[in-house]
Formats: sequence, structure tokens, C-alpha cells
Amino acid sequence: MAEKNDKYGKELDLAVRIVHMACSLCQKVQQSLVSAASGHVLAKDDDSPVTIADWSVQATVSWLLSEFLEGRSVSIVAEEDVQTLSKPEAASLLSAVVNTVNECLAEAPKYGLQCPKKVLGTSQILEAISRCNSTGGPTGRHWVLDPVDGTLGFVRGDQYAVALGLIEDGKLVLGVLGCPNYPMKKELLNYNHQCNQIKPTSPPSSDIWQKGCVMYARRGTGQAWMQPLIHGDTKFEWPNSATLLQASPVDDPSQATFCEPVEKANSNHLFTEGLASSIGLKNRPMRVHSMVKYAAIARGDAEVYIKFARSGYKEKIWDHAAGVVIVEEAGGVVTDAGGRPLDFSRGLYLEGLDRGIVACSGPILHDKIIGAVYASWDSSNL
Ligand SMILES: Nc1ncnc2c1ncn2[C@@H]1O[C@H](COP(=O)(O)OS(=O)(=O)O)[C@@H](OP(=O)(O)O)[C@H]1O
Ligand SMILES: [Mg+2]
Ligand SMILES: [Mg+2]
Ligand SMILES: [Mg+2]
Repeated sequence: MAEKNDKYGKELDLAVRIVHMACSLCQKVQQSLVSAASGHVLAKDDDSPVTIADWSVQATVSWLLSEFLEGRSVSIVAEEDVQTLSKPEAASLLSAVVNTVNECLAEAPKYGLQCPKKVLGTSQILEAISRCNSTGGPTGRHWVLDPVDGTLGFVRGDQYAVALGLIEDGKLVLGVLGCPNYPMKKELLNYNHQCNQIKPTSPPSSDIWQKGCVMYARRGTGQAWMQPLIHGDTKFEWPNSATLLQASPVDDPSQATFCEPVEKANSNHLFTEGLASSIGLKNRPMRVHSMVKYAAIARGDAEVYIKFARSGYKEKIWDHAAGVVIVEEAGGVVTDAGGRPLDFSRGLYLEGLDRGIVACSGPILHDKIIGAVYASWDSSNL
């Protein structure tokens, strides 16, 4: 864990504890969603799903950051808002969120944090969610939160992540990525060859599935770390143990494993297929929901992550912030398709992104992949 006196050490220490708590919250909600025939899964205006977990994590993280940092002035850029939750017909949903948040905060002492003196009321929870309405920008400190990244994976009982990053003066300074269904050891996963998604080797109820991990890194340290996920209902002593992450040394593109989004609608699978065949790639793609793709690169389970959204889609900073700093500190390189670093200083979106995102486990491989992207792009646009 970070030294207390180091820059951002206090913030990182707090963020890691908060992400552990959020992961525990998500695990409980996911279990109830998967076991119930129908759960609280709603569709947003863009048809993407949102659940009790998305709002509950946002409220919990917001409350904890405000409580332990600069109070209400803490700036948080996050995905969810309270529009749907505040509607009269959403009363039962809102009360489920209120209960979920209070249950989670009551566990804070297990993570070495103080819980609220009184149970939080509905208005406090709505306020905590809506307080995360910062738009970021080039100056000042902004926390960047994706409460549940890969909500589709979450509702399918599959992979998802809790992602918390910090930007200062437009630069990423730290990232924490909680991956509740991504086991500490790659050997505990196998590939489901039908759909190429990461699946556990055992059913979701097993210990293996429950053993997720939390990764974190501070900019400029050259180190990224991983802790086993802590479960709220088990006995443990904080601090948690951590192991150093190392991205893969493979620099031959034909030997690489590619990661990409599961949904064709979120990334151009045909382009990556063409790219893969142009470089003689042997391995099947690892199609996995959420920022677990960045986690896979950071810890050497895969070498390349490519996301080329349809033209006109603007990538949001919370879908990348935590993952990018962790990959880079583990030895990887993340840029757009033109080889330029991602720009987190321009508000909610990665403005000026050239085509899409290319994350690789090291600089030599990255150069080669960018070259191959250029060649494939030219030939696919002839
Ligand atoms: N049309 C479109 N194109 C590209 N990206 C989109 C699109 N719609 C949504 N999103 C964002 O993708 C986030 C999930 O990315 P994934 O890589 O997990 O996608 S996938 O589920 O594996 O297909 C997802 O994050 P969450 O909403 O946090 O799940 C979205 O922010
Ligand atoms: Mg997301
Ligand atoms: Mg999300
Ligand atoms: Mg979403």
C-alpha cells in the first residue's frame, strides 16, 4: 500500500478501501439479480441498462469521498443521475437503493473507515448521487467514477468493474479498479469457446467466482498493485496484502491475445478481425465486458485491448480513467489509433480521439499494433 507521505498516498488509500466496499455491495446485488427471475433492471434513454447497484455505488462512493476529503466541495464526475430515481413510480427502487447504501456503509469499520453516525435518509442519498455532476476539465482535482462499468455484464451475472480515478489539472494521477468476478489467478478462468467470453471454471456460487480483485496505481510510480477482494461478511484485518502487477513481455503481435467489448454495437469486431488476420494472430479474442479488459492487460493475461466505437460515439472519461493509469504503470501503453495519449482534460468526453482506443502491454508491441491499424484502416477504406 502507498506510503502515507507520498503524493496522493492518502487519496489512494481511501479510494482502495472505498472500491473494496463498493465491490462487496455489487456482489450482493448481483447475487440477488441473478437468483431472482426479475430484478430492478431499467433501461436508460440510450437503452443501456442501469440497476440498484449503479446508483447505490455512486451514492456510497460520493458520501465516503465527501466525508473523508474536502466535504461537499469534492468534485466528482460520474455516470449516473437521479432523474429516474426521483420519479414517483420509482419509490420502491429508491427505497432499495437507500437500504443497499446503508447496509454497505454500516460495514465501513471493517475497512478501517467510520460509518455514518445515523442511517442516511432518502434525501441525503439522492443528494450524494446528484452531487457527482462535475464536468471535470483542465484545472483542479476531479474524481472520475464509473459505479458499475459493464452493467450489461453485471446483469448477465458476468464480468463488470467498479472504476475510480483521480485527475489533477487535466492529468490522470491515480486509478483503482475493482473486478469482483475476475479471479486473482488467470488459471481459474477458462474461455467459453462459443462466445469467447471470460467465464469462471466453476459456477457463480463457488468460492472461485467470488474471489475477485482490486487493482490500483499512482501515476509516475512505475508500479501497479493487486489485492484480493475482501468480503464484507468475512473476518479480516486491514491492510490487505498486495502483489505487484506486470504487463506481458510478449512483443510479437502474432503471439498476442486481443481483448475487445462483447457487444458488436460497442466496438467494430469486423475491423479487429481483419487486423488480427493481417498480423497472423493465433489466439482467439478475449471478449469481456467492462474495464476488466484493462485489468487483463495490466496483469499479463492479454496483450492488446482495442475499442473502436461506431463513428459519432464519444468515449466517456469514466470508461477509461482508472484502467489507463493502471495499464501504464504496469508497463503498458494506451493511446488513440493515431498513437496519441488519451486526453482527460476536456470534460466528460475523450475529445479529439482518433478513431478508437489501443491499449498494449508494452511500447514495442504498441508501435507494431499502431502500424498494423494504419495498414488495415487504409486497406479497409480502399
Ligand atoms: N454505442 C456504444 N459504443 C461504444 N461504447 C458504448 C456504447 N454504448 C455504451 N457504451 C459504453 O461502453 C461501456 C461498456 O463497454 P464494454 O467494453 O464493457 O462493452 S461490452 O459490454 O463488452 O460490449 C458502457 O459502460 P457502462 O454504461 O458503465 O456499462 C458504456 O459507457
Ligand atoms: Mg462504463
Ligand atoms: Mg457504468
Ligand atoms: Mg451505463
